[in-house]
Amino acid sequence: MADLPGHFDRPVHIAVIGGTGLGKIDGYTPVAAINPETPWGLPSSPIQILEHNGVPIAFLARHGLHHQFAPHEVPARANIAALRHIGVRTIIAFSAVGSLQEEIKPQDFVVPDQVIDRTKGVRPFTFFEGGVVGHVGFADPFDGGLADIVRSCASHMDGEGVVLHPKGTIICMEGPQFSTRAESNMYRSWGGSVINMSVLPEAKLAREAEIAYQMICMSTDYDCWHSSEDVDVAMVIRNMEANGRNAKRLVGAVLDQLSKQEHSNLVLAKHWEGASSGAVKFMTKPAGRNPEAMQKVEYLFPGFWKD
Ligand SMILES: CSC[C@H]1O[C@H](OP(=O)(O)O)[C@H](O)[C@@H]1O
Ligand SMILES: Nc1ncnc2[nH]cnc12
Repeated sequence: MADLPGHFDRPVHIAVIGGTGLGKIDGYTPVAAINPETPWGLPSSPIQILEHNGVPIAFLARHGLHHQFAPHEVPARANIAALRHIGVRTIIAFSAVGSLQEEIKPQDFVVPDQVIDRTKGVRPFTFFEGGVVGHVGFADPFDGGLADIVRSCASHMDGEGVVLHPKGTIICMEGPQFSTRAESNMYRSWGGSVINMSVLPEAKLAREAEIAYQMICMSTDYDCWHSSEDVDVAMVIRNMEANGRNAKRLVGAVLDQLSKQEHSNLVLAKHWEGASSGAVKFMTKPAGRNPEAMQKVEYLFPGFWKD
């Protein structure tokens, strides 16, 4: 990465965020590595710009190049702000998850459509604070259009009996310790399908930044509710080796779809445009606005405060 240019002069509309065991995606030509300093600090890692059939794609390693950020330490605001700033309007985010359901086997993938928040308030989770208040809708935390595209690529998954489950509820726990058996059973009773430590605040911040966001969950273990071996990191990493191959196949197919002209409005997240301005502009009256907080919002949305 060191010998790549540190700038890229075209907007990059699509990003892939890689998580545990997916610190890079092979098979693409790296053309730049950029490290924008945002009002919320630096992203987890330099953002690699890769070319896919002439289309630039940003790749960001959620836990850093050396997996040095614990889930609660991931600078999610800097990550999302940096991506937004370079032009990203669509994020496909990968995550290693535990399964809460028998039919979601290790090495299966899930395209979640719902989230239950079990983080503990220790992670910064909004761009809108400190003198600028905003409340965006989050009833459906993922982007339905992106989810449909991922589902349509299911046939690209490889392996005996491996399934891409088209929907599911993801529990986002605080971690970094795994759940107790009582918690794991409680999440099952809530209807949870899979569990991780990373979807929040990432998905909330993407919504605030008017970015279309879809997570792809890669099952690495049955969480400890299951009578098989209890989850540990070795188990996660073992299954991630197989999952990495399918992640690469799936991401290639998804990027091929997203590169098509017919999906250009989806990729540009036209349907999320104005979601935040509507939520932010009218809440805090001008007399109560803090100029520093306003400037931070301006980083996300240049020209936001004009008119
Ligand atoms: C090493 S298992 C727990 C760890 O794995 C997942 O990471 P990511 O979502 O970035 O793939 C999970 O969320 C936890 O952070
Ligand atoms: N069982 C589990 N709980 C939380 N996060 C995970 N990531 C992978 N497996 C997990």
